[in-house]
Amino acid sequence: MNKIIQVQNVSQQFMTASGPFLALDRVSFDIAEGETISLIGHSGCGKSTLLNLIAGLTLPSSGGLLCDNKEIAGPGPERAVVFQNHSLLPWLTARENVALAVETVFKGSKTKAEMREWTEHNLERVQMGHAMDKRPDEISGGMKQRVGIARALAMSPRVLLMDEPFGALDALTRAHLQDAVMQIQARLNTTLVLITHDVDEAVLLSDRVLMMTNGPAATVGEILEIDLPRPRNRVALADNPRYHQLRQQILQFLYEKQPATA
Ligand SMILES: Nc1ncnc2c1ncn2[C@@H]1O[C@H](COP(=O)(O)OP(=O)(O)OP(=O)(O)O)[C@@H](O)[C@H]1O
Repeated sequence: MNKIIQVQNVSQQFMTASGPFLALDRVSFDIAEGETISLIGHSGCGKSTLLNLIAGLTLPSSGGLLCDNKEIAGPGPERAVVFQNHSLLPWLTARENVALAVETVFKGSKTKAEMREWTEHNLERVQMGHAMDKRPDEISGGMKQRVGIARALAMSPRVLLMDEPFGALDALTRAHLQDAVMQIQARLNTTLVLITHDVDEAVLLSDRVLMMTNGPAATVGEILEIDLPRPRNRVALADNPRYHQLRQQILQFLYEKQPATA
């Protein structure tokens, strides 16, 4: 197994007005190349803190993180992030938003025509080919989220980090995008790390679910292996007893072993 990400004894402390606050306490786990991992846990347990550390947006108070055996000392194009609120530049069209990321990564290695084609290809991958020239205020929330995903995919990251990427979407759009991400992941063998509050989403998408204990001083409580064959089909899974067992194990962790404190 090629370990693409290694999280080694990572703690994260924040300075707050009322003193130091230990958000994460000695978190350790590895992620294999091509694996899909979900982080699940109650609100405020430290999921985004952990994702930001893998993204290199923040550095740990102690411990270390490696990507491909090299220390994560900042953000890098091999680790793209999709945020819940899509974070598109409002004055640029969908095409321009994606093109900006493409230029950052491929300027010098692709020609202008190739970069344009690659931008369009990635928008088409998420079914946004028809609305490439619209600005964020002219498209729906689900469409904005798709542009955010296209932008991340266009960077050809080895690791795609997603902070509740489907959280704000209606159920149909959410299902559609989950399927699209699963298909793209299977084709490109991208490593996916996904924060979710949705137990069904965690089981459907993941190879392993990392269940986090409540904070402060949160850590990985249990790791659940999702041994359901791929490709996975949400309709077929509804009749699969193993699917319901796995779902139940996550619910037990969240509501019996680690009930919400707030
Ligand atoms: N920059 C910061 N300064 C102080 N405290 C912080 C900071 N960032 C996060 N925290 C605290 O660390 C804890 C973990 O926050 P984090 O956002 O990682 O949780 P989360 O699991 O992603 O929550 P949610 O599911 O609600 O998004 C929380 O108690 C939060 O208040």
